Amino acid sequence: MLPPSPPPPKKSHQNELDPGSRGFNHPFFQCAVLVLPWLTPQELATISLTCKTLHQLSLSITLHRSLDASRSFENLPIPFHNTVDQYPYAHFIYTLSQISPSSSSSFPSLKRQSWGPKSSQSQVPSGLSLPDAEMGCADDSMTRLGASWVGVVDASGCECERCEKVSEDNVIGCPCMELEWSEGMGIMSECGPSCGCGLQCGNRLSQRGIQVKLKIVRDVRKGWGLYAAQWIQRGQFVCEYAGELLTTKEARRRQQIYDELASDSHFSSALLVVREHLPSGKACLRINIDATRAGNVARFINHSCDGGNLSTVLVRRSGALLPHLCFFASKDIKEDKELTFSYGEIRVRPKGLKCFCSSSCCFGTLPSEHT
Ligand SMILES: C[S@@+](CC[C@H](N)C(=O)[O-])C[C@H]1O[C@@H](n2cnc3c(N)ncnc32)[C@H](O)[C@@H]1O
Repeated sequence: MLPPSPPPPKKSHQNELDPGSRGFNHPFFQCAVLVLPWLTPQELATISLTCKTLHQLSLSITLHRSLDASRSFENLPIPFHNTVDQYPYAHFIYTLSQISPSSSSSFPSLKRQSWGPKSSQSQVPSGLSLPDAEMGCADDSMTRLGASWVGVVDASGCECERCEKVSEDNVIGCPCMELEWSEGMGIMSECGPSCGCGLQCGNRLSQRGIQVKLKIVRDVRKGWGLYAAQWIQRGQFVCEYAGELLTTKEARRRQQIYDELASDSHFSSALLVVREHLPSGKACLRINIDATRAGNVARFINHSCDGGNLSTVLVRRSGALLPHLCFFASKDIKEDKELTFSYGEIRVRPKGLKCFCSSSCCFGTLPSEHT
């Protein structure tokens, strides 16, 4: 987890780099302004001990980071609020959408991303190539996700040429637009790369980024959590679950590491496994999204045993091979309410992590399964 914000430098560490002796315009500090936003919190804390100016620069970066988890990638800033301990923000690579396995292993920005006042906004690719998907899973390992499905607010059809066509049953409308739900999860179709319409098309609800005000609040027992910073209407799109798309082999390998780390520290992982049963009923599409290292604000959504207030929906985009996992409000949500969903119902580890969802039907432990 994160170290606290950098402590003030000790007097004995003040040296010729202090502004008093050389001035803030010294080329060293001009370089520092460019380099510091790339540092991890630990590195920033170490650097800030060296002199007063670097300490001040580090403080300004810490403040900047705590004001917007999305590094200005989203339409609205998503600030961190912490009144329970010393962590001003959580450090991770921000991505707006899924990152395919090929780009996650080769793209250097998955190791570092500039985040601070001088942050450049072009570091993370989203979904550059097709991710691996595995077929086939046992019925008893089915992951149920989300609360009961509700109709989507704001979906207004599509204006692209293809979508003006009259369909087989004589209905004029967008052939891409479809909505159903099964096994506790919504399945929705949107316009996509193969449609002639642009991003403003009414049938691309989940592709225009986060449109509601959110904040990330620290809880003494659950760690960070995602909260509504405004009233959110039932059915409104909240956010996608963005992260690295993994092969099942890699997901299993990482899950083992995460389980070990969680057992003896306050480490939080954000590896989500979604299974969509195909119409045949015999096979299912398994999607592993890991937002632990790289993700978006959805990585802060905590579990609630009562299903919470978010529905999970697999959104298929016309012409795109893999679906995107998105969250929609399953009920009206008041400002300052925590956003939660159910991580599932299977608990293979009775002595797993304690659940603090405080719902009346709380099971006492967080859901877990063999991935
Ligand atoms: C996807 S992360 C959610 C964000 C996380 N709280 C953090 O600080 O980064 C999942 C982790 O959050 C914690 N968590 C989520 N829901 C919880 C709950 N109801 N009770 C206790 N811990 C919870 C667990 O540590 C879990 O492994």
